[in-house]
Amino acid sequence: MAVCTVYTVQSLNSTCSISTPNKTHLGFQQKQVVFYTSSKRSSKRGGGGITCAAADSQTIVIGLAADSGCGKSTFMRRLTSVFGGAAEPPKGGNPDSNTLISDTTTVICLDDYHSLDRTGRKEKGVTALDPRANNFDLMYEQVKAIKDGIAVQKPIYNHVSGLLDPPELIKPPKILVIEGLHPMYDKRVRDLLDFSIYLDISNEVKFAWKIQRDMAERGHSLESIKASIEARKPDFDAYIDPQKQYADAVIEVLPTQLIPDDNEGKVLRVKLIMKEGVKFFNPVYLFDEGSTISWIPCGRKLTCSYPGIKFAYGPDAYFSNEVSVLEMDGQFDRLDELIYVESHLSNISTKFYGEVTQQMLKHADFPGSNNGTGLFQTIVGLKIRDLYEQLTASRAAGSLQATKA
Ligand SMILES: Nc1ncnc2c1ncn2[C@@H]1O[C@H](COP(=O)(O)OP(=O)(O)OP(=O)(O)O)[C@@H](O)[C@H]1O
Ligand SMILES: O=C(CO)[C@H](O)[C@H](O)COP(=O)(O)O
Repeated sequence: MAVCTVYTVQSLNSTCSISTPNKTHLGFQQKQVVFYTSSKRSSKRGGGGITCAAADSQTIVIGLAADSGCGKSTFMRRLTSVFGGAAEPPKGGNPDSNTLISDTTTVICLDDYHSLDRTGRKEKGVTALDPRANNFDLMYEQVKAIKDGIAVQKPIYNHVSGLLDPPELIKPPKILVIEGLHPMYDKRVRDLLDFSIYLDISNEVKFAWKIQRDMAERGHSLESIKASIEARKPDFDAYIDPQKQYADAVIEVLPTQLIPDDNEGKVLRVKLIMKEGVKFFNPVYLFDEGSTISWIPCGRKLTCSYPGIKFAYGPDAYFSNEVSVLEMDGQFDRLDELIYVESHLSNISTKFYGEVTQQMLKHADFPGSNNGTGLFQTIVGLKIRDLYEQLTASRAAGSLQATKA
């Protein structure tokens, strides 16, 4: 016979969950809960319980999608720096953990949801990009739980051994960033995202970066790098690349158009594609919102050596979405002069004049600091801070209203 247990949740406007040995993480938002069990044992005595998190302290979830070696870690370092404080792996945990925790943010790597380890993938003949090598049910359940204020035991994929290690505890942070190959692949996970970013690195540039890192830092041969890129391409095209249609912001990195037939890949043309109509996200603009602008800032106020710098801005369409696109081709000679460019950009969500330039100077040694990749990653970091502040303010206002009612 079913036993009915009634729990009264103390605080209004809380997001709560019941956990039992058999079923976990049932999110609900109400004052009183009727909980049915199939035996006389109540959920509390069975090792479960109720957990509640105040609605105005709910975790905000950001998704960052990109292929491996496309600058996700660099972007994350810029983002956590905007919030202040350094991001570190969980203290006293697995030294091969992929997680980075700072005061405000926790970054989890979605590689941790690989369901097949390196040997398993080899035996089945699938790549890590293939959805069959990943556990989207668990990814959804755990991201939802964290968003609802509930800590989870997240698995760890060990990139050193290629094995799945024992799980680590992830407590709900203010901002959870899920970065990796598939943050927007599964609709259930996608719907949990408060903001999403896709790093779209063209094949030519991806190849140049992979060579730079994997040859110089990891001792791979040119042939093996080429072979790995080729082997991943069909699955990249099928499962990773299509996610960009869902992103609120896309940073697209292309070879320069300033040097005819350039094949060195050192000078880059970078586009920041920003979706219109996203709540709490106002796209950045150059000079005049909604106009089409082309701007060469080189001259008296900005030092430019060959091939110079060119900016462009204007409205466009991207996968049938209305977007604004800001583009920078070329690279800066002197980072301190970036203030001149910054002063012509609007809606950059800075807290003081020159904050973009200050952030760029602070991390001048990060890859991409002299071009549009670093500039746009920094701006997106500031936009995420702004979105976080607006979202939390609106939730707090909502809670206050509900308490008064
Ligand atoms: N903006 C950039 N400009 C030039 N090179 C870059 C840039 N971003 C990244 N790279 C190059 O790509 C390499 C990989 O960058 P990063 O580690 O940030 O990528 P990732 O997506 O986190 O990689 P993985 O998923 O494989 O860990 C860097 O070592 C660097 O060589
Ligand atoms: O695409 C990747 C994302 O980082 C990796 O290749 C994938 O996670 C498998 O890792 P490894 O090559 O270490 O077994």
